[in-house]
Amino acid sequence: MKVLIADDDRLSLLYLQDTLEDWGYEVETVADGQSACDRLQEPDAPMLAIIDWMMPGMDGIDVCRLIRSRVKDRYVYLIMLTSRSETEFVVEAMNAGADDFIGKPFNVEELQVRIRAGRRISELEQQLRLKASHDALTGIYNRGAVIDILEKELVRLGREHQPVAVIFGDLDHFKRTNDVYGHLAGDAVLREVTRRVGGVLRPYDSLGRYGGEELLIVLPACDAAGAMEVAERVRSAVAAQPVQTGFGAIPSSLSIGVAAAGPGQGMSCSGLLQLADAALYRAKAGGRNRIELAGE
Ligand SMILES: Nc1nc2c(ncn2[C@@H]2O[C@H](COP(=O)(O)OP(=O)(O)OP(=O)(O)O)[C@@H](O)[C@H]2O)c(=O)[nH]1
Repeated sequence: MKVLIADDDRLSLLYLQDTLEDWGYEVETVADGQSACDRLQEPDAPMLAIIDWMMPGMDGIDVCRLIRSRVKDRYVYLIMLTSRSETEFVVEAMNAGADDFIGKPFNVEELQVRIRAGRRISELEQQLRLKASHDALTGIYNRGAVIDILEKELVRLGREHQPVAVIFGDLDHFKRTNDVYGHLAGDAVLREVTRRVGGVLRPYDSLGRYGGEELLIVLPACDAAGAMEVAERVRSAVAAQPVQTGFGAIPSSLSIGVAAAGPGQGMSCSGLLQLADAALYRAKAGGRNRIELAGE
């Protein structure tokens, strides 16, 4: 696990670093509050940080406040390090957003158990966030999470003038799959189909389970023509071969609706989804295992 230490006292910082590395932590160090804030806001930042209270410029209290107000997509466990150990200071640090408090000079055993507690809470927090945003059967985003991503991309579209496209995919005759092969076989098909779809997307595309057998893909910086190409890759990856399950080889296909929003259109999330849904309806009506583009 990665831990960030922010301390302007070089000796104290090196001692802490050595101690934590001996315990197996991957340690990053910074010497001031501003650098701690910058690092903790990066997506791959450590989930646990030990912050010295007294630092030049931005102090530990300011770091805690800023991290709590800016970092919303994950939880950073913050331990305040200070020689001020009276109750009023503990209260001030915790009110600013610190999770725990270690007096300076620290007792090594106390430091070890406090970091262990922080690590446990951090890991639980990560597991909870994963469960809240991912579908248990397929492991892809759940409906709420993929819609959140689309909403953020539409906001970005307004700011950066890049198009956004969505692909709605719906498994064909899936009720029949369940009826003929059983519900467990249906589950296996869903898992394999999402695996195949995920395998043909770009790393920055997002795949979510919108409903039972409905998938939603969000394609940032992608116009209608680009989205149609991705949709064809998705369609053929699913239809190319039957899904091998413990209940037999099950032919599967997706009907797909595609819609894109361009800069200046002021397209809402529900508006874009309605367009893609209407296109999907046409793909079903047109014979299934096919793609339709909204507005055509
Ligand atoms: N095995 C399994 N089946 C599911 C799951 N979620 C939804 N379904 C099934 O998906 C089926 C969807 O059926 P319909 O909406 O009638 O659609 P369809 O049979 O795919 O027909 P078309 O969409 O018109 O091609 C239903 O039988 C649901 O029970 C799931 O998690 N696992």
